[in-house]
Order: sequence, then C-alpha cells, then structure tokens
Amino acid sequence: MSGRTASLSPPAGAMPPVRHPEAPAPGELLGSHYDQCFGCGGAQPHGLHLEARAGEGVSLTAEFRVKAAHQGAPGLAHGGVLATALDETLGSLNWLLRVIAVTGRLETDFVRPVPVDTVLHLDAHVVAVHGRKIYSSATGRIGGPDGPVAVRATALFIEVKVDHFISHGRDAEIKAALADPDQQRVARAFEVNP
Ligand SMILES: CCCCCCCCCC(=O)SCCNC(=O)CCNC(=O)[C@H](O)C(C)(C)COP(=O)(O)OP(=O)(O)OC[C@H]1O[C@@H](n2cnc3c(N)ncnc32)[C@H](O)[C@@H]1OP(=O)(O)O
Repeated sequence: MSGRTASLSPPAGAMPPVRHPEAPAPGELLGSHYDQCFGCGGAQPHGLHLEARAGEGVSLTAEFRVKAAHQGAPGLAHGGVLATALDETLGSLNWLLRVIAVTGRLETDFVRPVPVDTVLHLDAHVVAVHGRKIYSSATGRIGGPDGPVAVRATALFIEVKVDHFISHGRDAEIKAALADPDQQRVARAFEVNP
C-alpha cells in the first residue's frame, strides 16, 4: 500500500457525503447485508443481530441488545463486542452512499460499562469523503436514545470493489454467497453506482 494516514480527521479537500438517491427513506430498516454477519446476520446464533435504520442525510440509528454470550466481565459486555457494534453501525452507513467499503481504522472510547440485557442505542453519520476514504463517527447510549453515552468511535473506511471479497474470502462461503439470490440483490444494488 501507499502508506497509512493515521489521522481520522478528514484532510483539506474532503467533501460532504452525498446520500444515494435510492438510499432507504429515513426511518426504514436497512436489513442485513449478509445473513452470516456477526454484526447483523439473522443466521448467526451468537451474533449481535444489530438492526440499523436510515436517518436523514448520511446518518442512521441502530440498536443492539447485549446478551449473555457477549460478556467480558461478569454481567458486562466485552469491549470488543461493543467495538463490533460500532464497526457494524459505521459500516452500514456506506449502504446509504451505495459504496462498498471496509474498515481501515476504528478508534473507540469506552465511557461507561454496559450491562448484559442493556439495549445499546447507536447513532452514526458520515463526516466527509475524500477519494476512496470515508470518515465517519458513532455514539452508543444506554437507558434510551437520549441516555448517557457509553461508547464512541471515529472511523476511516476505504472503498473497495466486490472483487475484494471474492479474492480474499474462503471459497465455500464465497460460492454460497454468489449462489444466494438475496446476496445477488445486495451486490446488484452496489453495481448501479458508477
Ligand atoms: C451494507 C453493507 C454493510 C457493511 C457493514 C460491514 C461492517 C463491518 C465492516 C468491517 O469490519 S470490514 C472488515 C475489517 N476490515 C478489513 O478487513 C480491511 C483489511 N484491509 C484491507 O483489505 C486493505 O488494507 C484496504 C482495502 C483497507 C486498503 O488496501 P488498498 O490496497 O485497497 O488501498 P491502499 O493501501 O492503496 O490505501 C488507499 C488509501 O487508504 C489509506 N489507508 C488504507 N488502509 C488504511 C488504514 N488501515 N489506516 C489508515 N489509512 C489507510 C492509504 O493510506 C491510502 O491513502 P492515500 O490514498 O492518501 O495514499
């Protein structure tokens, strides 16, 4: 690669994000992008089953209930699981841009512990776009959407082509995904974006 940019702040010349004209309307559920995804997949028994809803502009909200399988300390969510929830929420923003992108950097602040059975209320937005780089941030609150902040993250996503997954993924799962009509529908939605 050509050298890392450590900063999660958009550089001079970064542009405001542009919501894709066919992005889901504000309030609409985005749905899972892959049913085996640990973050949002319905077919993952121990996954987070995170549900994201489109917001205004390039923003969204999401919810995730911490289960016993997500513990790090007795009765408390594992920090890595909370970081996953933030990563998934931030990654889902790219659906509103209709850009396929993977996480390059994710910086997380853990502000307060999150007990098992708590619903984490997340909100996220894209801050700016610069070439293939998408700068975004997210906040997770407990006790309700306006409750105290428990976690925060800023991230840099890098745009990739579908080939990224085909070249790097394990054969069995790639073949299954390519044969799955739901997965083909997701891929086609991204292909209409030049
Ligand atoms: C509806 C869809 C919903 C999806 C939700 C998904 C949520 C989950 C999201 C994830 O967790 S994705 C999985 C975790 N991430 C990865 O597996 C990514 C692994 N890394 C890679 O595959 C490559 O490093 C990557 C594709 C990110 C970049 O490789 P490339 O060869 O395409 O790009 P290159 O290295 O040339 O870098 C392009 C630019 O990005 C910058 N960059 C790349 N990686 C970076 C990094 N890690 N940190 C900072 N900057 C980075 C790099 O410096 C450069 O900046 P400049 O253009 O200014 O020179």
